[in-house]
Amino acid sequence: MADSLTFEGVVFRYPDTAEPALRELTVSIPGGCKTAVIGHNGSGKSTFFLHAVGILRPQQGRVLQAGIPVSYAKKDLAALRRNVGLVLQDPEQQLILNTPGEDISFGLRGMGMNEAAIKTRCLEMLDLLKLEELKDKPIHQLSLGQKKRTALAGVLAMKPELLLLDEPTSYLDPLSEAQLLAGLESVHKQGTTIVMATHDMNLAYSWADWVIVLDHGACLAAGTPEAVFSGRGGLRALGLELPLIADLWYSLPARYTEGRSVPRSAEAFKTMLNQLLVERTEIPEYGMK
Ligand SMILES: Nc1ncnc2c1ncn2[C@@H]1O[C@H](COP(=O)(O)OP(=O)(O)OP(=O)(O)O)[C@@H](O)[C@H]1O
Repeated sequence: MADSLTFEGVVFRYPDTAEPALRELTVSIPGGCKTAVIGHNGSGKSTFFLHAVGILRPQQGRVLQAGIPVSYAKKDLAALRRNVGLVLQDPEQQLILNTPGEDISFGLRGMGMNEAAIKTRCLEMLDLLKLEELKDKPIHQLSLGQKKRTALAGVLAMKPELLLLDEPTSYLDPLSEAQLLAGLESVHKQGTTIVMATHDMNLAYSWADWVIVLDHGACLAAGTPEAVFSGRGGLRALGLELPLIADLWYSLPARYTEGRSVPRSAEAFKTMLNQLLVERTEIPEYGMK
């Protein structure tokens, strides 16, 4: 599938800073994929997202959305932001109205949608992100996970082709994270390209089809999770941990793992381990559950 977003040699330096936040960043987001953007604090993930929605503009280089260079004219930017939705790390910065129902409807009203269509779309989003019962609850009374899902619902309501999420699971407990990921899975199945910046290497490894590693505003590596996480030393040198499953896999003697693909989930890891033990010990089944 064609690239959904392309950065060509983008340079950006914030005012009064010595170092550029993006240094000739060249990178592509494959259309239809789930891409994880990883990198240490300050590596440029948020700055990358702010360029993708035209809030920041390259000082050198260019950004293309679906193969077309971004135009910074006001009406073109409005169209870009309908196609590319950004969910900020802190939902407090994104939620402006009093309740989830009002907040989700707000953007749609701005698009000029009629009230009946707004109601239908709003109900669809509340259902998708399991927010129906919270529709009329004051936002300040919601938990962080509920606020994050509300902010996501508000962006998804615009039906963007490309969805950018800045650390959507940070500070969420496992249940809230699972609810958010389930919502994202439905959206991805409907054809939305999703990009997630995350510090959670286990999530990046199990969730993404494509991984981009940023370091000091440049792209250090891009590829499948198996390829990106196969180099143990390289990521550690950047201060990034290997995902637990990959770490365990690579800690097995090479004679056991060679010729096999690295498992991506705990289930796949257990299945592989069982196969290995059956082959190596000739016992019928190790019985790992
Ligand atoms: N508003 C700003 N003014 C000046 N410098 C900034 C501003 N925002 C970010 N920076 C700098 O730009 C660089 C990239 O920051 P950015 O927020 O894009 O990184 P990040 O990878 O998203 O970090 P984190 O993982 O901590 O969220 C950092 O050196 C940061 O200090």
